[in-house]
Amino acid sequence: MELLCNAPAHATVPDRYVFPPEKRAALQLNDDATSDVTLPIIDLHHGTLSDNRRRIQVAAEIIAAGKEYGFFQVVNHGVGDDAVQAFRDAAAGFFALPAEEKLPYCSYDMSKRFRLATSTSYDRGETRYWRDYVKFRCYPPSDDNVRCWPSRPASFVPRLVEYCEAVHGLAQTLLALIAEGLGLDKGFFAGDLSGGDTHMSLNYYPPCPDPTVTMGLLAHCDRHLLTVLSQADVAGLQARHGGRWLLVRPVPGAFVINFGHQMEIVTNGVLASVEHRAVTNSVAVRMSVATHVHPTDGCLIRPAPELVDEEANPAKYREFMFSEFMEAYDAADASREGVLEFFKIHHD
Ligand SMILES: O=C(O)CCC(=O)C(=O)O
Ligand SMILES: [Fe+2]
Repeated sequence: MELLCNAPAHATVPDRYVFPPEKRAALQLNDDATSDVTLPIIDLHHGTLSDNRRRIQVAAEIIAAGKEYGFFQVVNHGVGDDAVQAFRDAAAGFFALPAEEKLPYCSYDMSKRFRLATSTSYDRGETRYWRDYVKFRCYPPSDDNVRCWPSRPASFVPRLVEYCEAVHGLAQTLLALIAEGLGLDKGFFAGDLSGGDTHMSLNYYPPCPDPTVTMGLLAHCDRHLLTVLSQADVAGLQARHGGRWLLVRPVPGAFVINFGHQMEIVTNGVLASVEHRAVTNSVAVRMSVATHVHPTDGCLIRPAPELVDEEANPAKYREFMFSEFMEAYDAADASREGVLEFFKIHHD
């Protein structure tokens, strides 16, 4: 497998990474076209959310940001900068291992529990994305999950366990706030809806000699419930907003939060799953750490009855099992409308 992280610095962009002009990102990193819109940055006031007024205020901010953008950043979230940096260093150390040490993990077989690959999930001989990635189950640290994790670098597993424990706590805090903000029971998301194994994507984008002709990651919506993403200080993530692409500007110490399809369906469309993508840059390695909170495979997904009104606001989606959604997502090639179509109820 031809991994970008194994190659010496690239002087030119090989043809197989060059997108036709209509598929390139019109909005590049340095464009200032979006400076009038900045995604909300929400202070989670870590440790003081037992104060009722404050908690209700934060929950309202999250719902407002979620409805308007489907993307926001959180600061003062309780996950220590040290834990984030230590895991990011360990993950960077994995990509930096000699090629032969990484070889056993290279695979496009999606049933593999820890796999390293390049471009997208499928290698169909199409134009390649300027990205290597690792995908695996990162939480809980069950025997089945731990046995698939790499032993090198030696810091990888201990730092991963610390990071995921902390991020799991943050995700549950966010889900309780979202539930409260929507007028649902605080524990609404706590059971099967967020109880599947948490998945992680480590996305590695090396500097690219010509960012105008390449793409880092294709436009997509996340398929699960909630994503907690660390992009550190290198920009590249863009979110769709009202027909435009917004750059998600790096904020020191912040996590970027967005909703997956399951959140959109369970909230009957109130909190939408928004398309996003990544562009490349010519200067710095960019690594994003995406933690994806999943329902259990057997979880029954349906719009929350509290958010449905037969007359005024009928259910937009039918009931289904989460595993059914995972299959449909692959079949629809990650296209937002394509996959939702399988589950929509048409009222006319
Ligand atoms: O690299 C990024 O910032 C985006 C990653 C992403 O969207 C994903 O892993 O689902
Ligand atoms: Fe994503």
